[in-house]
Amino acid sequence: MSVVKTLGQFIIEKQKDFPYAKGELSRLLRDIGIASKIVNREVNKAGLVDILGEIGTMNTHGESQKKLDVFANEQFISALTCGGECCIVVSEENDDPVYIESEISQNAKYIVAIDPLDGSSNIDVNVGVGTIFSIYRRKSIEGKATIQDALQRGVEQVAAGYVVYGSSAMLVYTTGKGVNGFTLDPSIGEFCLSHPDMTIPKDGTFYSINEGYYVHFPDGVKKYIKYCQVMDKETNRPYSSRYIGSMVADLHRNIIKGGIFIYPTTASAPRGKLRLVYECNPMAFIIEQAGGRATDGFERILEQEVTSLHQRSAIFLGSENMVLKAEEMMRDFSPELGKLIDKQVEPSADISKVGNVI
Ligand SMILES: O=P(O)(O)OC[C@H]1O[C@](O)(COP(=O)(O)O)[C@@H](O)[C@@H]1O
Ligand SMILES: [Mg+2]
Ligand SMILES: [Mg+2]
Repeated sequence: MSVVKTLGQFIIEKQKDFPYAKGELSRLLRDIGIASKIVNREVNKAGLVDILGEIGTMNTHGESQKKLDVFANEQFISALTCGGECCIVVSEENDDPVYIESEISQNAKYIVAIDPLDGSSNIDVNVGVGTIFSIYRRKSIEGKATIQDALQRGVEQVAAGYVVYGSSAMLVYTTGKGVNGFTLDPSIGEFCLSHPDMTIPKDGTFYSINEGYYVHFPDGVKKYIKYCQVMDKETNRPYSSRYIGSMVADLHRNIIKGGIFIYPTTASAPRGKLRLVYECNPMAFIIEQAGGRATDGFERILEQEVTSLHQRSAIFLGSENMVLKAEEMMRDFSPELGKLIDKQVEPSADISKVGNVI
């Protein structure tokens, strides 16, 4: 008889890794698991119910919001509100932090940063999308949580994960002690441990980048792409190009098979496109925990200073040796960008904003 271990059972079992744990983080992870099952259900029947298409509003980045973006955002915020373990939600879909001030969350000490639906442009064409989440502990438990609690460097994360809504739904997470993956068994409605101790191969054969923007890429990235395409038996080149356009799905493949994902600075996105707090940091934490590497082409993603909730970063992450090679090209052919990144100070967060209170 095969033994099934559910996400809930696994989380409780792992609580013993943290001797002073009181179960709050476990409950928070459970809440995220519940919301993702609801989102998965809606993604699965998206074509049947009126949930495809755009809603007619823009998010904080000027991107038009899809109905499923908004639905997923509401589900996660509502699950985190009902669970009582989260005091602030930072979401791609909300300009300001969402403060949760319900009765049961009075002593909540966790901040959740979330990209409720990643790969939005793929929703209407039935291609894999995902959710990315990142969890921080409040800096101080005195008084109310503030925006400063949400502006922590990636190295401060206590947990991070993603859910990929693909041919099956999978939830992958880390609490800093390795990476584990769970596949949703629809017959029992539970995420079950299917990928214990996930590790990313040191070398891979996939490179994932939107090559359509080639002319806008820095020279270091152009050189690396050419390197990927050259024939070399020893390194298994040429590599295969795979780009879905959903970071979650692209990275999930690369973790399992080995590969590199790059979203560099471009002429139209001079600071990169992806958001540091709820896209780059959680993915960097997971990749590092799986034995890979994550940088902005020069420096570690997890050590970047966070000065605003929606700041962007260039990102190079995946199999260690592939990322090292790409960094070498950046140093050799785009050294000016390394210096530029050092000086890239985002406008500091406006701490006078109160955000939305729930
Ligand atoms: O179309 P582009 O510029 O290649 O961008 C694709 C990237 O943008 C994203 O869709 C951004 O995420 P959202 O859909 O959450 O805004 C990533 O998932 C993906 O890797
Ligand atoms: Mg995203
Ligand atoms: Mg999104």
